[in-house]
Amino acid sequence: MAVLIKNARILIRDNQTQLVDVLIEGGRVVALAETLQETADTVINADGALLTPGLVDVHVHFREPGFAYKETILTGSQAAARGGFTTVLAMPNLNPVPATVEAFKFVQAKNLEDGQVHIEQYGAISAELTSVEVSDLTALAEAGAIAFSNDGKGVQKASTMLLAMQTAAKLGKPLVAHLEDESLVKGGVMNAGTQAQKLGLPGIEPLAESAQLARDLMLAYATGVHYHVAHLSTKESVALVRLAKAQGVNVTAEVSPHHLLLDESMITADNALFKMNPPLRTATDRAAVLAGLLDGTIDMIATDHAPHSESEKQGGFVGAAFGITGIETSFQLMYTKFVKTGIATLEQLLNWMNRNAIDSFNLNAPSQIMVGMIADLALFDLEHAHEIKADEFLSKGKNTPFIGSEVYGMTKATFVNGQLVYQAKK
Ligand SMILES: NC(=O)N[C@@H](CC(=O)O)C(=O)O
Ligand SMILES: [Zn+2]
Ligand SMILES: [Zn+2]
Repeated sequence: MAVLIKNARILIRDNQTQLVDVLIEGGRVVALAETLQETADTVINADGALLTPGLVDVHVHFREPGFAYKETILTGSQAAARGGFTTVLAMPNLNPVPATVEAFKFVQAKNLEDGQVHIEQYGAISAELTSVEVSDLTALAEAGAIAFSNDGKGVQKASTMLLAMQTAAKLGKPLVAHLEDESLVKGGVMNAGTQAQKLGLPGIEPLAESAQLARDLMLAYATGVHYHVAHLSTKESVALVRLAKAQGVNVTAEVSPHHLLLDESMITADNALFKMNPPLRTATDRAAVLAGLLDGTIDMIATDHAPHSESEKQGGFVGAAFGITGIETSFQLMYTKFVKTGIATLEQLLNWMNRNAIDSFNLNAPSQIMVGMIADLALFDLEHAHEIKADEFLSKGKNTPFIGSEVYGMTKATFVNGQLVYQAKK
């Protein structure tokens, strides 16, 4: 089964691209030239669309086992393919939590069976995500855990975090932190700021994130672990990571598209589509996370794709679940808002959505279009505008405030190991 992609644009550097034909066979790119005359079973005319190595997302929630009504591994990975992603790292806030080898192997097998893209699984730092006793991280690593996290919950006790870091450091695996000091959250539902006051809603102090981050950076420094900050959202957190990097702490960080594009001033009504954890912060925080991304303090963009059912997003900020979806809109929003506007180059965007994640997490995924690469590829139409609509999502979750936004960069096709896993309807 050979596939020939004609007239694709590949990135040379910055925003410079080159038109090529690409031949895929046996799961790899086997030829690449200005024009290829080979015959193939399938020929796809890219019409000048951008061909990139498949995107990588180190932070998704696919909800199985335990919450299949929100998303399944099948629907989540179909959504990933529609977003142009070919490798994702799935979080462990599942039921049962993959804190034991048995629970881990169960979800790992299902990822492999149902996944339309490569799914790497996080092992849980502690049982039930809330307990203080650290899981057998060595056994989880042997079973194939890509890294460890308790995402969904912050690790409350320093001694738990320290032991987890010491073990993860020995294993050479990243430790990924959802930062939330519960003693400072106190039932908040949105950022503690002017908008929460106006709407009469309980606020979440930025300190709930940054105070725990400061603690963790000291522990990371002491242990030498690769420590990765999930969904970084405040200006203080950016400053702390910048300082820690300068001091030689082995720290990386991700930011979500929504913390780059939205802030609390845009929450003008009690609409739970804007409810997520961490909450949307102020315009100053938003500027700081963008500056941090541009200067390399923040390494990558991760969606924190968090699907919920329609009824779970009812009841306004107080009643609704935390979290929004993102895997089908991330590249499109980032391309439209940052590359098309000249704030960043295409090369930077691909570093943030592919290369830096691969390098940081030591993933076996391609970051350059070349002969011999594993054919994990995405094809993006940068020419035509598109309005994001709820009914086009392959994810079960329709919970995103970006519905109605106009974007460029819709995915035309996605390949995993040379297999077509997504193709846009004409
Ligand atoms: N981000 C969220 O608001 N929700 C996530 C959990 C998490 O990422 O902390 C979820 O699992 O729904
Ligand atoms: Zn989280
Ligand atoms: Zn998450």
